[in-house]
Amino acid sequence: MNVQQIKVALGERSYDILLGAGILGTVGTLCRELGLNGTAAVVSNTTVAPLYFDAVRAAMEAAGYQVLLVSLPDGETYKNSTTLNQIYDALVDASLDRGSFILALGGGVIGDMAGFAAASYLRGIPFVQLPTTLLSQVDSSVGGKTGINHPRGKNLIGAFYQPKGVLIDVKTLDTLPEREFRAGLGEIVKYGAVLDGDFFRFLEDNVDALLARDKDALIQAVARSCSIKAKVVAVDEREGGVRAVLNYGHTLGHAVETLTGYATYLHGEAVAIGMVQAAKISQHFGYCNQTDRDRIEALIAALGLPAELPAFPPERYVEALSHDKKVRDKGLLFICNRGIGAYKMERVTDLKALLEICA
Ligand SMILES: NC(=O)c1ccc[n+]([C@@H]2O[C@H](COP(=O)([O-])OP(=O)(O)OC[C@H]3O[C@@H](n4cnc5c(N)ncnc54)[C@H](O)[C@@H]3O)[C@@H](O)[C@H]2O)c1
Ligand SMILES: O=C(O)C(=O)C[C@@H](O)[C@H](O)[C@H](O)COP(=O)(O)O
Ligand SMILES: [Zn+2]
Repeated sequence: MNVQQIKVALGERSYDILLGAGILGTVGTLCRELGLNGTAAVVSNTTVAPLYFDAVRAAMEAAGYQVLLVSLPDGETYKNSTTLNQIYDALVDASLDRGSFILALGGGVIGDMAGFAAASYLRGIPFVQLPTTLLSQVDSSVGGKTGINHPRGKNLIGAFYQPKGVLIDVKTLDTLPEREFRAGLGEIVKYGAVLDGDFFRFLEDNVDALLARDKDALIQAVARSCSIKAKVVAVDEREGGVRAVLNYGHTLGHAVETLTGYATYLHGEAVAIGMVQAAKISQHFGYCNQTDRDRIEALIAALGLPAELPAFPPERYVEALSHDKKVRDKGLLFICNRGIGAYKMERVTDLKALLEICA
């Protein structure tokens, strides 16, 4: 079995990302290697559990674990305190103690919520990420951002809490719906646009292979994305500085998600819209030229992702933007692309003027 290993170097909180095709069945031995004991609570949802819980349960039981399934309703609209409470209730009902641990089996919604439950249940129990969407494999399962949405803002409640390990089985992507797959490609574009120009070129050259889910192209894209993210997280775990670059496209993207009630756009689609607008804004500030901006727009279009900001009165956008976690007294830290493959952070005080650039 070919398994790549990518380290997230965080001192005593370091962990490995294991990446391969058909490796989900190794989760039991992985948990033993990680020194995890007690009951495993598998947090999943009503879509993913029927597909992959049996395989996870079999692997865990073969390694001698007791397994509990916590199956949640599916969707971004359920990434809230009510659903989080369902996890707590299930853990309390089963009298899980501090020797137990959580396996997050699903996409980013499950990973973020299960991770936050792990961070807070009994003041913290270990968890392992088993991401099953492209987006969660290249982004959300790595780096320890966990949490839930608030009606007025995305991910406003949460914690930095690192998993003990991340097991990425790209074979699970075989069952992922097309729209979800493309949304995951949106976050992959982000890494190329602001952190790695060669990777951006690779993506441009491999659009067809990626959309066809060619395993080689896919594994290369996932591995490169995870390596880039792991490096950023290793130098700035809690987003005191450089980690904010991973928010490229997210400032307006999160505003779009909030204004549409988390129900219209997938996260990766909203980020795609945010990146197209960010490229426009970057050009306005003089950080990139028309060619760079065109390349970003063209790649996003080739991947079948949206680009247009949905129409809401500017005051609604300004209100949503005012809750962005990158806002301080001196304004909103806006992430621009500097050419392709580099970034520039710009402090913006006039949010209305920012929106006028997008008009
Ligand atoms: N923590 C972070 O660093 C981070 C990074 C990026 C995004 N996020 C968060 O991640 C969330 C988006 O994650 P997502 O795009 O994975 O969405 P998601 O978790 O909603 O999953 C997308 C859909 O695919 C289904 N699904 C999952 N795996 C499947 C599979 N293998 N086969 C068939 N269906 C499958 C899910 O049930 C769901 O319907 C957002 O809430 C976003 O804020 C967090
Ligand atoms: O890991 C990070 O840091 C990111 O910003 C990754 C983003 O893709 C992700 O959507 C994250 O959840 C956004 O975080 P937030 O702090 O802006 O809510
Ligand atoms: Zn994101």
